[in-house]
Amino acid sequence: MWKKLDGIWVLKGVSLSAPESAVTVILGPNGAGKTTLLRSLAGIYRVDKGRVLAYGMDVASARRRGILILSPDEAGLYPRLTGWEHVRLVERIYGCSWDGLEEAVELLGLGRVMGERVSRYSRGMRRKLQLIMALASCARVLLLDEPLSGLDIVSLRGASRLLRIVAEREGRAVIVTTHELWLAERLADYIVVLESGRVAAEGPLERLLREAGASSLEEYLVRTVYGGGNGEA
Ligand SMILES: Nc1ncnc2c1ncn2[C@@H]1O[C@H](COP(=O)(O)OP(=O)(O)OP(=O)(O)O)[C@@H](O)[C@H]1O
Repeated sequence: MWKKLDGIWVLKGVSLSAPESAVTVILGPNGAGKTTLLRSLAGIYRVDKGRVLAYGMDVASARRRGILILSPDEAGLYPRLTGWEHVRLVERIYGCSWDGLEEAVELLGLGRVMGERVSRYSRGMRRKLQLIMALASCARVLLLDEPLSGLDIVSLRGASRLLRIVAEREGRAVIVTTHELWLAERLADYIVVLESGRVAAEGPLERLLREAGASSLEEYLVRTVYGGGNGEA
């Protein structure tokens, strides 16, 4: 797919498929096009060239039907409502009741504050609630734009477990952008590295590392992408 913003090509022939029951992690330097890619995959941006489909249908209509959700962009929070009230709102909008809700709240350590108004939440708590709201939509395709930024280490572990559960047990397609490399290492079934609007590398983590002779994702990225001298890293 190709996408222009303000007359500049931001996505230049990106092609990818994200399978069900798997976590696809999108990595890349600041400005590489990750958010633009997620917004295009969600049908919020109309691509200028190419097609984006979810279950054979145009992604914008898949999003309207609740098959696909982009978070956190779509998940506006209301300061006067509690965490639980936000979840009930999502359940009403999407017409579903998610079995994994209690477990998610526990894994993210939000239990104590779910009954409180969101105006009293810290940034990390708001992030976690937005993640829970995305999952509570029951969407089959989850597009999560840096859902884990600003989370403490215990929450990060819980969130990564949660996303693995959602992919493996519930069979959903999870597509995540993150700058947290250790998290990507433990989370990803498949990695896509974006650089200047192009896919610089993709594949299962082990294969990427093996082919580059790297012992960690950080080493791999520094060597292959971030060390490329584009001045954006
Ligand atoms: N609304 C916009 N109008 C014009 N250019 C934009 C717009 N949004 C983003 N861009 C440009 O598109 C490029 C990709 O931005 P994008 O936000 O997709 O990157 P990113 O990989 O998500 O970055 P980060 O890691 O910093 O979040 C950047 O060069 C950015 O300046």
